[in-house]
Formats: sequence, structure tokens, C-alpha cells
Amino acid sequence: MAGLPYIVGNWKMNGTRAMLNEARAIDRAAARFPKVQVGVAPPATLLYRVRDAVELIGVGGQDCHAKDSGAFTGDVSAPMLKDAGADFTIVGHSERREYHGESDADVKAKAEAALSAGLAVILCVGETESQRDAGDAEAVVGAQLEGSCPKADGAPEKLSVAYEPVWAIGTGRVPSIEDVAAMHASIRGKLVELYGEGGGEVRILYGGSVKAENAAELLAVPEVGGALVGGASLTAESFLAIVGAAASLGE
Ligand SMILES: O=C(CO)COP(=O)(O)O
Repeated sequence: MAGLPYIVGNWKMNGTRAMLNEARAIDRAAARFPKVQVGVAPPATLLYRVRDAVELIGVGGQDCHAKDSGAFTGDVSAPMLKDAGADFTIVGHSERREYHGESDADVKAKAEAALSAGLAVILCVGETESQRDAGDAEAVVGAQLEGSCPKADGAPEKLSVAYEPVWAIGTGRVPSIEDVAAMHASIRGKLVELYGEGGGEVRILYGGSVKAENAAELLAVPEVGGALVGGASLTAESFLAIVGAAASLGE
């Protein structure tokens, strides 16, 4: 798999300007880890400020609308994220799918809008606990990929996929290493089916209760090309411990 390990912090609906200090601290420390690609996705209100506060790390949105502009109160478009200085955006996070009713088709349209605006995309997929218990995890994730992977210019080159089992998000629970390996191999197979050779290069991140204590083990799994981190990305200290774990794997 090509590319540096990619560690991305998803701040979700957390953070006011005080978080700029954390962003600065992450950015300063990133210089010590040139073999890791680092990004943060602050809330939209902070995007522009974080962009201005950092030099080395990537900055991204957490979602975008599928349309470029219009009467969509409360939404933010991909060209707006780009204009605010974003390098990438997350789409299809399970919290968007669950609380905002986003379908695979919605996620695909958002991913295509983001690529068209010149943003890289982190597309999230993942099964619920009942789907895993029923033995359907790989089928569910495969269907999500079929329905939501973008076909626009920029795919698959600017695409990353984040596997985030819904039941592992914010719970302190993580799948077994064997289950992570099996799912990532299955995602790789589906990406090659969808994109041909280019699908072999898409980075596949793991997300769901990644912490300093489990990061090295998760990141060492074949086909795990990085991590999408929620709670542990909210302080520079805990986030940098994960970045450090990724760096030490390459040594
Ligand atoms: O949803 C996540 C990242 O997008 C994971 O969140 P936690 O790391 O808090 O489990």
C-alpha cells in the first residue's frame, strides 16, 4: 500500500477558539514526524482560524453539501470549505448517516462534490453492532462502498476510506485485530473491484476508540493505512501520542 500513514483528528462538534492552541501544538510537533501525514477536521466555525494557525498539517471539513450553493440553511458546500482553506473533507460519517438520515447516494454525491471542488475525501463506512452480530459486517460495508464511492475525477487518487464500526465509536471498545484485518482486506477487495488498479492505492483508515494505548497494534495491521481519531484528537497530547505511534512503526 502506498503512502505515509495518515492520522486524522475529527473534532466533531467540539471546540471554540481555545482549541487553536491545540492545533498549533499539533502542528509544531508534526515537524518531528515527517513520515506521518497529519490532518485535523475542526468544526466549520474554526476551519479558517485553524488553517491560519498551522503550516504543516492538513485541515479539513467534517461534511459538505452536495450542491455548490443555494437555499440550504445551515449547510456548508465543498467550494466553501475549499475557500476557507480546507485540504480535505470527511463524508458519510456514521453520525451524519444516523442523525441526518444520509443515504449512500447522498454520501456519494457529497464525495463527488468535494472532489470536484479540489478537496481530498475521507469516506466513512462501518457496520452497527447488530449487523456484526448477525454476521453481516462485510456485506454491509461492501454495500456502503458500492453505493457511496465517488466516480468523479479525483477518484480514486484523492480518496481515503475510513472503516469505523459504529459500535466502536466513543465506546472504548475496538474490534479484534483479526476482525480489523479481515474487514480491511475485504474493503481493499471491494475498492479494486470498483476502481481497478487504482483501488489498490486508496488509503484505508481505521476509526473507533483509537487511543495511544491501542494505536500501534491497530496501525500494524495489514491494509490499515492510518487512523481517524475522535475523542483522543481533542488534546494535542493524546493526539500526538497516536501520531508518535504511527511514526515509530516506520522505524
Ligand atoms: O468517529 C470517530 C472518528 O471519526 C471515532 O471517534 P472516537 O475516536 O471518539 O471513538
